[in-house]
Amino acid sequence: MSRLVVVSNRVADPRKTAAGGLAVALADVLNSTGGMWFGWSGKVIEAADGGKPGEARQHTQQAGPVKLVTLDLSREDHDAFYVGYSNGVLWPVFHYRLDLADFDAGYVAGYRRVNQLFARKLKPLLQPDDVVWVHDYHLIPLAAELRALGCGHRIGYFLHIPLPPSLIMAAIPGHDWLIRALFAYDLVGFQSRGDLRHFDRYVEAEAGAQRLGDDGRWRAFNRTVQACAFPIGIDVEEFQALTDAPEAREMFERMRKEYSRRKLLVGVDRLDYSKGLPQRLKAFRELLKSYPEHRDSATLIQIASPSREDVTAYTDILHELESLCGSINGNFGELDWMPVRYIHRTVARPRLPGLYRASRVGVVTPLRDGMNLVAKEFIAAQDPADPGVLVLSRFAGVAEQLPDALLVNPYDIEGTANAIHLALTMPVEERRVRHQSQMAVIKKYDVHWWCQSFLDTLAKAEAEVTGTPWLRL
Ligand SMILES: O=P(O)(O)OC[C@H]1O[C@H](O[C@H]2O[C@H](CO)[C@@H](O)[C@H](O)[C@H]2O)[C@H](O)[C@@H](O)[C@@H]1O
Ligand SMILES: O=c1ccn([C@@H]2O[C@H](COP(=O)(O)OP(=O)(O)O)[C@@H](O)[C@H]2O)c(=O)[nH]1
Repeated sequence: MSRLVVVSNRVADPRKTAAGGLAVALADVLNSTGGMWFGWSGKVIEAADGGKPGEARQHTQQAGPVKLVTLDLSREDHDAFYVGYSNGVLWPVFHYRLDLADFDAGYVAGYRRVNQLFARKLKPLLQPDDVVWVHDYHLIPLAAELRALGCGHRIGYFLHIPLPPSLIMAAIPGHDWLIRALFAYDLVGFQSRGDLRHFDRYVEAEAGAQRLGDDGRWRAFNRTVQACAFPIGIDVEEFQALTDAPEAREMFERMRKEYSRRKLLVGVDRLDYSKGLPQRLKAFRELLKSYPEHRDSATLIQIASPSREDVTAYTDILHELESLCGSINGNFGELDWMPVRYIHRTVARPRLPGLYRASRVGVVTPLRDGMNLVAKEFIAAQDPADPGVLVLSRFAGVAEQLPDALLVNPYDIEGTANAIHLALTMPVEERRVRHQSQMAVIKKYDVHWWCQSFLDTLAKAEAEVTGTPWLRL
């Protein structure tokens, strides 16, 4: 059997828990298959300590069945590649936020440089029949760089974030090279059918690609690539076991006791402008205004785990949130009731199931999201006899799979408040029916299905002998 080599910017020890959907999902996959996980160590070397652009310190360690190989990046590379191009250009544009993009010309050079560095460091570690699976927006050109070094392996790519329509993509200076780079892969996977449609339209209209049959294959730039949707899932069994574990049970009991007179709403997100947190708080404020019966009762626990604090847009949103929470508590709070409990820390994953289960409503209302695993975890943690209700943004990838959630437009503050009211007052019979159908979907399309279906499709994809000049971007 071929060895699986996973490449992603963020690498986590699969024996430990991590915040962020990608790290959680890949740790689950690699723990069961074994193999190698290659990426950034999370460490930055300052110039004064010898950090030089295009160079890296490499570390190798064995973590159970998984070999972890990580690189420390120089400050200059980190700032241009991670902060600059990945999170200052690709993240906002791919989440439809052109207003937040910073198209500094220096960033793209750093992005290319780090992708070349990854390719140079990875190539000598590859065995002939390895299957390489590259993840996410940080590493779009990695296959092209590997091919340029003569790498003929099967290489697949999965984009964890949304792919926007062509006209939004077109705002990125030189956007066409990004899509051309995707043609160096044998298989490209997206989270949703909507993202796949955007890819299809882009390659047809902007790259003159030719569709080959109805299995997602496209021909352009002298290469064939197959593009399909593979919605990522969670490990439902593992999550349910976490829900039954003492830590989650203890959390559940504590929350139930503490909030016995009240109804809990829960939100769990990285503190990211794509997650729609200010809009969510405004919807909660609107709920308290329009439906006074929920005053002194409904309590929103919002966990906002710190993320990308070196990007300005993330510090701006932090201040906005703090001020909204303060004003809601100031205006509506009572001596014995605070409407919002805002926690700006990462909560260890084993503690989340108990919190989800004690909550009557899960509020997952991103303005855009590739998938959103929290929505699936919330469903998996519920008691089927007395389940909570999911209020879900129609703009999260997961909405395609969960039409029985209460779907909302997060920009519509009143509409979202009405949906939360509906969730808080929904009779148990209806809650059970909705929960049952959502549970069936997340069980069927779990993380094992995601991994297996991607890797099976990759194994069958047409792999071409490469190394030709088109690979030079
Ligand atoms: O690594 P960070 O910069 O700290 O950010 C954390 C991760 O966020 C993003 O997650 C995405 O992947 C999830 C799993 O597929 C998906 O459910 C979610 O909708 C996406 O936002 C990002 O794509 C990862 O690269 C980051 O590691
Ligand atoms: O304080 C936190 C916040 C989030 N998470 C986990 O991080 C993941 C977030 O994934 P999601 O797909 O919802 O969004 P992302 O952060 O990847 O954009 C989920 O597994 C959460 O349980 C966590 O363990 N602790």
